[in-house]
Amino acid sequence: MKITDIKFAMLRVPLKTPFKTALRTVEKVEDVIVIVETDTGHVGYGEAPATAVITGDTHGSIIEAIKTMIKPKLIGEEIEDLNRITHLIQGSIVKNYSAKAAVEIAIYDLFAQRYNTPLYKILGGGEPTISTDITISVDYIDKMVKDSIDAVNQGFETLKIKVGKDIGVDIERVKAIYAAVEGKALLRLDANQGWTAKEAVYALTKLEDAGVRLELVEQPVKGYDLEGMKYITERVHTPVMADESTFGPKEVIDLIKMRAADIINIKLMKTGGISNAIRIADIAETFDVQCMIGCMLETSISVAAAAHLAVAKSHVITKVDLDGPSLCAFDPVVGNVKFNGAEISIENTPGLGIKEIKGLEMLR
Ligand SMILES: C[C@H](N)C(=O)N[C@@H](CCC(=O)O)C(=O)O
Ligand SMILES: [Mg+2]
Repeated sequence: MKITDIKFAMLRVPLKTPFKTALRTVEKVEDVIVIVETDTGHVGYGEAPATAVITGDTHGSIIEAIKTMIKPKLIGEEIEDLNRITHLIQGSIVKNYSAKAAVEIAIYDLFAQRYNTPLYKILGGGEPTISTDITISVDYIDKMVKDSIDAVNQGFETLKIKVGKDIGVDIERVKAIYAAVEGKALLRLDANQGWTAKEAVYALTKLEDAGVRLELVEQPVKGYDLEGMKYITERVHTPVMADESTFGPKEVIDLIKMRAADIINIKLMKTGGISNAIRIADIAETFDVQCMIGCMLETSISVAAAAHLAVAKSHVITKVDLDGPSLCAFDPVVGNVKFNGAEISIENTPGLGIKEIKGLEMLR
């Protein structure tokens, strides 16, 4: 099965409600879709969001990186040579992780189709049902409490509460939500780099002293501030998770050795795709560190790939934040991964199992 062409499209899907973090507010998913064609007629799909505030990637940079740097290296390559292809992708250009991720996802889709097997089985198998959290956007306290109660009523047992705006209000936000859903849902916080290290220790200590039990706190300080992450990890009981602080395997090794966090958030858009995500999961397993699998604002194309990986690595990827499709107003994909509230289940069809993507706007 030879790669013959790589095409591009845009996919735009409105969100049910604006997504608000310490870094940005977004009203729709607008992602680049990558379509890898082969001489056998098999097609592989990938997706990349332009999360410029986290990865530095824009729609233009994603498309240009693939068109001018990645695609020329891949035309004519045999899909069976998976490791050679992922090596070519990773070596084609520095950074540009979302572009690399989109192409790798499509390549893994084709590789699994080549062997007529669902992707998770090619990656090592597992129980094809996982449970995701849902994000509660940072907002007025009453709105966040209402959103949290609604999410619990929809069957979500873990809520990812966005904070990182104003430290005093953040403490009140979390206390109010905890009081409303205590015993019904587990709370994880994501400050998206919005606090200083001292603020984080202050807020988490206040919450711990008030009896608020948190599963974890994600990326309390700036991504580059590993000393700050370590400072917090050493001083609070709540486990600290690195998101923006770690992209690739080397950064994960450095962070683990430094003991700057307890948990790693693996996202395909930070690792540059599945090959490095596997490496990170294996490194974490070696060091006995747990991982979360996360996503950006992505639909059920790239999130399906993350779900396949999470199933195959469930012994080390013990936490799931794959709520992108649940945040979308509708699912544009007819495929083999079903996103049904908190439950994500994978059917027994080859590859990512994508049969149709509705509303694709093809690019020239
Ligand atoms: C969507 C997911 N739950 C999430 O919060 N992802 C990111 C932020 C993504 C974005 O800003 O597009 C995270 O920080 O974990
Ligand atoms: Mg995060």
